[in-house]
Amino acid sequence: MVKAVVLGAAGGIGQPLSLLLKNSPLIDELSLYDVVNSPGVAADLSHINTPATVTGYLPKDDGLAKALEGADVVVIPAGLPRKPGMTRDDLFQKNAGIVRDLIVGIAKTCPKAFILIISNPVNSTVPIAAEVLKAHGVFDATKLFGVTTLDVVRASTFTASVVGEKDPRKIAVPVVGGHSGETIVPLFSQASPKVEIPEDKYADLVKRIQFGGDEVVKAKDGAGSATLSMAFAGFRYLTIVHAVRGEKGIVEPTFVYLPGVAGGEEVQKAVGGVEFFAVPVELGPNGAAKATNPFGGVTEKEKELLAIAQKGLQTNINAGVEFVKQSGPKL
Ligand SMILES: NC(=O)C1=CN([C@@H]2O[C@H](COP(=O)(O)OP(=O)(O)OC[C@H]3O[C@@H](n4cnc5c(N)ncnc54)[C@H](O)[C@@H]3O)[C@@H](O)[C@H]2O)C=CC1
Ligand SMILES: O=C([O-])CC(=O)C(=O)O
Repeated sequence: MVKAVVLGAAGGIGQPLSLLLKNSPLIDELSLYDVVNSPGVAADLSHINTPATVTGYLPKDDGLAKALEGADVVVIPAGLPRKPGMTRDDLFQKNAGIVRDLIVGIAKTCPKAFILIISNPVNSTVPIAAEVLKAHGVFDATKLFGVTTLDVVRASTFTASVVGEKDPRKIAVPVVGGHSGETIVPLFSQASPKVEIPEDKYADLVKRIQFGGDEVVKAKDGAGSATLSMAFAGFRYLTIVHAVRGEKGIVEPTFVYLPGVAGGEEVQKAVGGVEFFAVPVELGPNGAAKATNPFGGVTEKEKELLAIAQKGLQTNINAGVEFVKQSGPKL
């Protein structure tokens, strides 16, 4: 039996992601929580004739604890999305507190669950989650993930269009670092199959992958950021459930706390000591089984991108850690 919980289930990402989960044979029980409309979304989805049961909860009557009771996997797309002109860091003020409070609920109710964080800024919300879990004495780095899969999905799509591959799914480009602007680093040198990016297209392609989110924010013109592609990517990352169910050989880039994952220390050394970093991670029934070191054959250009990413990431991580320190009794 696998119980999945979506926190922020009534939102732009939460609704289509919940739909995909309701349609998945991997999930037996689906629990939806939001500050608005989650019972409505649950009632709607419950009419779909797939086996997963669906229940919706609001904050009243201890709804968060009830939603989380017995959870195996908790995915969090709760919080504000960007509007044109905003950076992901501009969301920190609102989303840091939202993520902190939801993680407190997880720490108290289902501390052994896998936690997948989508809420931005991911570079800070994941360190916030780690600090809250540490404060409650239940932190397990092998079960906490920042979802960076949308960067991987975009890298595949945009690279395919540059190299003329009609089916983007055939191109896998590892994307490492963080999840905002220059902290996002595509490693074309490690692509599978091998790809040749023409010299005159390289810089634009990197930029498009790094700032793909802005493309959507601009096109939506005030109506939010990526939701459907994020729901697709979030569901893809929920292949973690395949690993939970015992399937072997699953490796996906994801943002993890390196010192707590096997192989992480070697990666940490390679990235200038930064503690949180997205690298391809081997997933197993207990979560992150091994962080792989993808830097063996990187090019000089990729080294430059990695150096820039490390700096930005460290600042974002520090902001998250500091926020929790200042939170005091709210924990
Ligand atoms: N990691 C990634 O690659 C991506 C992350 N995002 C981020 O995902 C987040 C959600 O985006 P959207 O779904 O478009 O926003 P949205 O505004 O459509 O939905 C957010 C939902 O969160 C709910 N919410 C707010 N406070 C809550 C709380 N305390 N507890 C539970 N639910 C709460 C809202 O009621 C709303 O239903 C944003 O922070 C956005 O920046 C978006 C795209 C990609
Ligand atoms: O751009 C945003 O704000 C949403 C996001 O993280 C993405 O689309 O990658």
